[in-house]
Amino acid sequence: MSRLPLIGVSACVKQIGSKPYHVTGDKYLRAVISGASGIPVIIPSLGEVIDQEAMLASLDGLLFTGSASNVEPHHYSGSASEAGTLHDSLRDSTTLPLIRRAVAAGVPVLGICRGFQEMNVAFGGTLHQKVHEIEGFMDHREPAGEPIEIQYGLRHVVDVQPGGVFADIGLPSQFQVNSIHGQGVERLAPGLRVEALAPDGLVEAFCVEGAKTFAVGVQWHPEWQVETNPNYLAIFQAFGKACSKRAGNR
Ligand SMILES: N[C@@H](CCC(=O)NCCCC(=O)O)C(=O)O
Repeated sequence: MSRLPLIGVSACVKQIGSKPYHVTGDKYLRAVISGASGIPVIIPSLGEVIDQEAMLASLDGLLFTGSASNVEPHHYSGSASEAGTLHDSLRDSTTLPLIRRAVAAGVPVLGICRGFQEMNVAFGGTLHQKVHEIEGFMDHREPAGEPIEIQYGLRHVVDVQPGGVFADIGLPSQFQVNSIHGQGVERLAPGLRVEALAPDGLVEAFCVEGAKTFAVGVQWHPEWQVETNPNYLAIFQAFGKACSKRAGNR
């Protein structure tokens, strides 16, 4: 009998009052249900306290979410962050090894925004810490102070590279995406293949070359109103299909 795939969703550690909580954005959980036809399970950021190999054996896919916090630069030998930069060391210590283990174990992976940046760092890439301060790059941050519909509205095109996963799942050669990030790929990790580029040349999507299954990262937010955007939906559906296949094979 077929069952719905169980899809782990990464979490941030947030201080609520005097206590730490593990939280995930509502839109990611809903997109797992409506876009990937899976059951979302929040993965706490407890680092190696959880046996990740054992956890992966129970999961059919993993979604690495976006977050306002930045990956700590020591993970990619970057210079120290500016004072006041938001970090989440427990999330880093959970997601970075989990990404490597998931891809090695053939567990489908979709990384979004911070999750995309985590994938690049996990495989040895580096990040620009402030894309908007680098000559020749656009400002990829959301317009400050606007309502959320404007902030997550379509902002720029991406050019899909021929012959990759995106072309294979029928995405058009160019389409519009939202943009809600200050950091971005500086050096792409070895073994990652560019799937899409922004007009300023910033890497907007990649796949893990030679992965046993779907292993893709996107810098934008396809989870945002996933059902109403056919390109966003196609990415979630392709991810969900790979998760479903893993669920069916066990
Ligand atoms: N902090 C990083 C990553 C940006 C990111 O993931 N934004 C998402 C915001 C909240 C959400 O929609 O989940 C950067 O600034 O590049």
